[in-house]
Amino acid sequence: MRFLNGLKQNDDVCSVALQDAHMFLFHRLSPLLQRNHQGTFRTTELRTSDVQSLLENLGSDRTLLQEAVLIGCTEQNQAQFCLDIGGLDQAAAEELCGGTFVDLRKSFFLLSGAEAPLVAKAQALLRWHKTSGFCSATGQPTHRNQAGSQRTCSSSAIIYYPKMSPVVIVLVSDGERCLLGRQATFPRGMYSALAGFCDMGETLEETLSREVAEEVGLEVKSFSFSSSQHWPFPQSSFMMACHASVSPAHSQLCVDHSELEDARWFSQQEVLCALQTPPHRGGGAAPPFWLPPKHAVAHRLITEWIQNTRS
Ligand SMILES: NC(=O)C1=CN([C@@H]2O[C@H](COP(=O)(O)OP(=O)(O)OC[C@H]3O[C@@H](n4cnc5c(N)ncnc54)[C@H](O)[C@@H]3O)[C@@H](O)[C@H]2O)C=CC1
Ligand SMILES: [Mg+2]
Repeated sequence: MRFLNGLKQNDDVCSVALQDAHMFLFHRLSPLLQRNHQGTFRTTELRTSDVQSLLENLGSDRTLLQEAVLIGCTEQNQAQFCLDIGGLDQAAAEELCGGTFVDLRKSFFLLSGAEAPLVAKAQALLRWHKTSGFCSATGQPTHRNQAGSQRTCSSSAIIYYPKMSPVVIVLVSDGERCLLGRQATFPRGMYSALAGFCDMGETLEETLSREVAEEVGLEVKSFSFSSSQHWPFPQSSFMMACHASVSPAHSQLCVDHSELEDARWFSQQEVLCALQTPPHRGGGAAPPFWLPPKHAVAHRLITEWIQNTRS
C-alpha cells in the first residue's frame, strides 16, 4: 500500500516504475483478453518492453506510454499500469498481441478471480481521464500526474480526483421470501436486488429506506450491511450492499412502474432453482427468471440470504 502511495505522490519514482511494469492494454476502453486452451479468458500479460515494441510496430512513438495509468501492484511490488491505444489500428494490435479487445461488459463476466475488478478499475480510470481534460470552473486544460491518480487545472490549480457515485443495493426479505425486481433495461428475464443512488447529504440508511419506499412502497424495519463493490457500469458507482427486513403483515407491493418494470416476492425454492440456472449470455430463448452473475454484489446478497434462511 505504501509502495503504491509513493508512486502516486512522486512522478519521478512513478516514471522509473513504468519502465518495467505489468501493462494492461485497452482499445477504446475495451480490454485485451486471451483465450487459453481450456476455453477460459484471461487478461493478456504484457510488460513495458512488449508495449514499447508494439507501439513501434504500429507506427506510434513511445510518448504514448506516458499516458499509462497506475492501477495497482503485484505482491512482488511490481507496478501495474493500463494504457488505451484507441488511436491505433485495432486489428493489427490484436494480431501482434495474439488477443482480442472485448467490450467491458462481456470481459467483466468472462474473467475470474481478481482480474475482473482490476480490469473494471482500469477502465473506470481511463474513462475518467478521457472525460476530464478541462477544468469545470475555468474551462482551461487539466494536466495529470504521472500515476494518473489526479488532474490539476493549469490556470486555477484546482485538483480533480477520480469519482464514484455512492449507491445502496438492498435485498429485502419478509422472513420467508425475498424481493427481486427488474428494470426495463435489464437483459430479458433477469431479476436483481433493488438499487438506488444516494442523494446529496443522505446516510446509507436514509437512502436504503427511501429507495425501498419509492420503488415498491414498503417500510424497512431493520437492515444489516453485507459488503461493497466498485461497479463500472455505466459509470463508476460505489455499491454498498445490505440485507433489509420488512414485516410479513405489511408486505403488499406497490411498484413504481416508472422505475421498475416488475418486482415480486420469490420463495427460497424459486431462488435456489434460479441460482442453478447459468446466466443468460444472449442467443436462444432466455429462461423466464434468472439472477445476476457471480461477480455482481447482488448475487452475493442472494446467496447469503439463501444461506441465512436455511441455517
Ligand atoms: N452490482 C449489482 O449487482 C447491481 C448494480 N446496479 C447498479 O446500481 C446503480 C443504481 O441503480 P438504479 O436502480 O439505476 O438507481 P436509481 O433507483 O437511483 O434510479 C436511477 C435514476 O436516478 C437518478 N440519479 C440520481 N443520482 C444519480 C447519479 N449519481 N448517477 C446516475 N443517475 C442518478 C437518475 O435520474 C437515474 O435515472 C446502477 O448504476 C446499476 O447499474 C443495479 C442492480 C444490481
Ligand atoms: Mg433503482
